[in-house]
Amino acid sequence: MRSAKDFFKPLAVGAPRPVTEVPARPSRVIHFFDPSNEKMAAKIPSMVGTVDVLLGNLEDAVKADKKVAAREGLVKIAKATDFGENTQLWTRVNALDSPWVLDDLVTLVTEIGDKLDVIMVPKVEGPEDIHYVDRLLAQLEARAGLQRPILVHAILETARGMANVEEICGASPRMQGLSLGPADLAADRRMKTTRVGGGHPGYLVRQDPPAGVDDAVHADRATYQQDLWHYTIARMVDACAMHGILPYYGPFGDIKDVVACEDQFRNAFLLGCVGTWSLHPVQIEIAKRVFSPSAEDVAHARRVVEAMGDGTGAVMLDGKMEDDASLKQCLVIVELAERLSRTDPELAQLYAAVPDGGADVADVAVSSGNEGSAQ
Ligand SMILES: CC(C)(COP(=O)(O)OP(=O)(O)OC[C@H]1O[C@@H](n2cnc3c(N)ncnc32)[C@H](O)[C@@H]1OP(=O)(O)O)[C@@H](O)C(=O)NCCC(=O)NCCSC(=O)C[C@](C)(O)C(=O)O
Ligand SMILES: [Mg+2]
Repeated sequence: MRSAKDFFKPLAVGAPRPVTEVPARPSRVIHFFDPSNEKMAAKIPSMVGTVDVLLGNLEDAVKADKKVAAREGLVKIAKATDFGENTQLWTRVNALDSPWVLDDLVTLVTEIGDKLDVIMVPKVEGPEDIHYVDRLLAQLEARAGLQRPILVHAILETARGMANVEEICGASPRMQGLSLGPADLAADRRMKTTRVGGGHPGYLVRQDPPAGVDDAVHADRATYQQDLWHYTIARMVDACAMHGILPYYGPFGDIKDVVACEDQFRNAFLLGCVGTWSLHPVQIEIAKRVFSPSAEDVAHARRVVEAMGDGTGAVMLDGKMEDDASLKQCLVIVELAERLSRTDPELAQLYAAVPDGGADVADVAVSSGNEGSAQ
């Protein structure tokens, strides 16, 4: 067991000190590209500034005979590209049991470690996988003379990884976040789906037959498709919140179904995720829209903050009770809007245009206790 005092010491002589907080940079959209695909790679420099994260993918979706080309392609792109202040560079390396991952890590940290913000590790099964990567990265960072640590993001793609999710999140100060890997996870769990994320028409609940109807089989009864990923995402969100790291949805493979993609992203956003992946350019705007709070929600949250004054007690606003806890939810929205405004001028303009929350005195009534809190 590591002592708490040791947790923030570098794991190799000369490696940079671990971070104590995940840097607060927007990561609503993590855009995947295959660096071995020349057409795709050529587009990457012009995408800087249009997405929060550009991720050079080396793992699944890159053909086995293109693994080296993808690694070298990513090095070339990273060296030639200025990613600016607002776009991070991440990579997804090959799985820890694959023949490629050691060279992925050694090459990338040595060659472009100063440009890489986060390394995504697929198929993480437990804290031991993170410990392995943690020490190796420290050695490579020391050798490369890096001044800041590269962070680690784990993908949950196995039942064992899910069962160990809290330990994975707390395994290292390098942990930046978690994403859902719905395709591998479904296979590992023996779920009977064949898709990459999203729902399934067979996973549903059916309305009861109307009262007094004897023939339930032929009665007209509505069905409602359910979210296959609710439990998994909710567990991920709690594990991340507990350890101060960030949860993300993951891939939505039905590129043409932009409506269902938006729904799946929004479910994840509402449950607490901070971002998602885009696999195709068409998903970028969807992700940015969904993971930025709406102008209406920001306006409402500001009104509640204003109405709650010192933040204690309870008030009535538009017929609804607001108190310390609803204020905290509103502060999540307001703080997110403020953070996004600092790097996204369009959002800054949008949020500046909405009312600043001046709660109408007629709308606000002190319903209990602290009179000062309503003013
Ligand atoms: C789906 C594919 C094959 C359709 O690619 P396409 O070329 O057939 O599509 P298109 O509609 O014809 O493309 C239009 C244009 O956009 C370009 N384009 C297309 N995609 C991109 C992109 N990402 N970035 C930049 N440019 C892109 C493409 O090159 C083309 O350019 P053009 O107009 O000049 O001809 C392609 O989009 C693609 O390969 N996307 C990335 C797939 C990927 O990374 N998959 C792995 C992540 S999901 C996963 O691993 C699961 C997980 C977590 O492990 C688990 O659940 O277990
Ligand atoms: Mg996978």
